[in-house]
Amino acid sequence: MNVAMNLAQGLPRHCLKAVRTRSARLQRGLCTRVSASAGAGEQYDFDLFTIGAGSGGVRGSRFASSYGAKVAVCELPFDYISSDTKGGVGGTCVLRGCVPKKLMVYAAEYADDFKASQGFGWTLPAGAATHSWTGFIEAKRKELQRLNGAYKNTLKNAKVELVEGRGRVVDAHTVEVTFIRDDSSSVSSSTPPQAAAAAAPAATAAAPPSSSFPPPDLDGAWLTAPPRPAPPPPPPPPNSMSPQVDGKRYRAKNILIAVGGKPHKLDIPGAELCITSDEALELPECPKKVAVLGSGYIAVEFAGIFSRFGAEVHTVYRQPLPLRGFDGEVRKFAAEQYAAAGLHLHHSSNPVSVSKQANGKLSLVVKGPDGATSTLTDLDQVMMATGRVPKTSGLGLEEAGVKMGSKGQVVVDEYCRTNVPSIWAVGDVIDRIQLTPVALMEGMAVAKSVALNTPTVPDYTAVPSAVFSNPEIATVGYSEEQAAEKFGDLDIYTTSFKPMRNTVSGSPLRTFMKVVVDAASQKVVGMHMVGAEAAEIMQGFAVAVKVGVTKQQLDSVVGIHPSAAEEFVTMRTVSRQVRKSA
Ligand SMILES: Cc1cc2nc3c(=O)[nH]c(=O)nc-3n(C[C@H](O)[C@H](O)[C@H](O)COP(=O)(O)OP(=O)(O)OC[C@H]3O[C@@H](n4cnc5c(N)ncnc54)[C@H](O)[C@@H]3O)c2cc1C
Ligand SMILES: NC(=O)c1ccc[n+]([C@@H]2O[C@H](COP(=O)([O-])OP(=O)(O)OC[C@H]3O[C@@H](n4cnc5c(N)ncnc54)[C@H](O)[C@@H]3O)[C@@H](O)[C@H]2O)c1
Repeated sequence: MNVAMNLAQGLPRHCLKAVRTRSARLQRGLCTRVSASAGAGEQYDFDLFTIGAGSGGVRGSRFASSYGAKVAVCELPFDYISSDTKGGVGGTCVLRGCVPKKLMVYAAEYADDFKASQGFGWTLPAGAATHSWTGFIEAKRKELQRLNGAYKNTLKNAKVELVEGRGRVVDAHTVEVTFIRDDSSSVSSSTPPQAAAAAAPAATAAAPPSSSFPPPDLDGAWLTAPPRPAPPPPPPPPNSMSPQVDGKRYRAKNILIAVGGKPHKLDIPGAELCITSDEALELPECPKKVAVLGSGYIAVEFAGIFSRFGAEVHTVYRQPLPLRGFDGEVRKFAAEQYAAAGLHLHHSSNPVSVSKQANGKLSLVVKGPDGATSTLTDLDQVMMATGRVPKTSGLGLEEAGVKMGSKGQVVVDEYCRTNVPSIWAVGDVIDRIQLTPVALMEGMAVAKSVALNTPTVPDYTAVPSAVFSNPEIATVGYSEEQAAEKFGDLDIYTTSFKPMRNTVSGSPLRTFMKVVVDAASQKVVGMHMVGAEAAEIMQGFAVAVKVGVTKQQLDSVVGIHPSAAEEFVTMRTVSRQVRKSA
């Protein structure tokens, strides 16, 4: 996270300027190289072959195609839980990340809403509000199947050829795709239409409800693709004992690596008993008592989900405060709010081992801040949310001469191009900022570089992000710590208050807002919020920060009353001055 945030904030104007001055030179260089690689009568099957149809791969592929390139993308067969042989068009965000996670957050929020409504005079007869976990999981699965089909339609409509199977780079211009036979009985029940979308006629059935939100890259397909029933899995090839048969090679002028990442598990005894976010989204029932290891985005989001569903949640993390890399005050305030919301926070603690009890429940041994160990017992689940690693093993990249980083990430330049000129990489696999909109931006940049001969650099300045924990957190620009290092003198504006809704609802949660201003230029260089609707509020302010709004300009904006958001334009008094010399 630190790396990600530093990179987001650390590529400001000076870097962009350097990039721009080089752009013209590179533009010429790129064209030369591309046409040279295609020269000498060399014939390619595709202008671009993408490995991985997640956020970055779909975006890069379909835009390259729309710019006139001949494009194919390969993707593993669908499953809700990913592995070396399972994935699905849509990728992590759609199938195992942003979308199912947010659906879970929505489901869990109702628990708070039912409670809060009583402060406003509502009475819920005993037993009136019960939750069907399996009903919810089924609804979620149905939606993911629909999205999987819709994304396939998007590729089809964009004239991108979809090849199902595991991709591997053979050399600078060759990709081999191995068909994965679906021989897992556990998978067949959850296998959605593998081929349905590709074969689907232009959909005319009812559009989804207008309240549906469109995940990225669906465009018209989102509105027209109806839910489809899951057909049976394809029959296994005859006389085959191996799950992998038939590798087919494709020659491509350019190859785009967009294989994303996978959960990283700690190497502790009993790790095999632990779940990751993949399984957490597919549990047969909601745990009553759960330990979540780590305190990054995934840890605090799932801790909030389980806790709102009524579970006793223990969050175990190494740092004194959760959410390393975020603004210090935000981290402190968030920790207080998490505790107020019912989480048991085990800060400065390290998980030692996990074991199964005689009653089938789990025990977790934890080493606390004082070095002493204690044991959490009777846990239904232990969830490891301890980061994600690039999914590059066995991808053939080293053999093809591609430079790799120490964490297995693909090393790329500012254009997302590797040291092998025909191979590009975007998204989580380059380990810059692991967010869907960033993967989309990078995919788009590669599409322009490759298909339009317009070398394009993704712009990482002021990338906003949100943590869908309870309460929500959203941020754009620099933390106070980063800003102090970069600008020296700062004016800091903060406010903390009980939102109007909570004055009556009885919820103990408060809201925190912070504006970080570069004292010399009076530009707003960071905005942070902990509280309800933080993500929705921050998206708009991100525009202002990105275009360089000053504090005076922010103050000149008329508020929307009554709202929490208006506080951002009414913070008139400096809370604190940070001065280099002090
Ligand atoms: C639980 C969770 C919640 C998240 N929530 C958010 C959020 O709220 N907001 C946000 O912005 N980001 C969120 N993220 C991060 C976001 O999902 C990723 O940053 C994003 O999906 C990265 O896109 P990508 O294209 O790099 O990779 P992916 O979306 O992971 O796509 C890679 C694709 O490549 C396929 N693949 C891998 N290897 C091969 C191979 N050899 N051959 C063929 N195909 C292959 C995979 O099956 C996969 O479909 C979340 C992530 C997780 C895990
Ligand atoms: N709302 C969102 O936008 C969202 C949601 C989920 C995930 N994501 C993205 O996915 C990425 C991965 O999420 P994540 O939460 O798994 O990663 P993360 O890097 O945010 O957090 C990893 C956590 O694991 C801990 N950890 C790592 N190694 C450890 C070790 N050896 N021992 C103990 N603890 C250890 C870290 O201290 C940290 O608390 C994020 O960086 C984020 O970019 C975004």
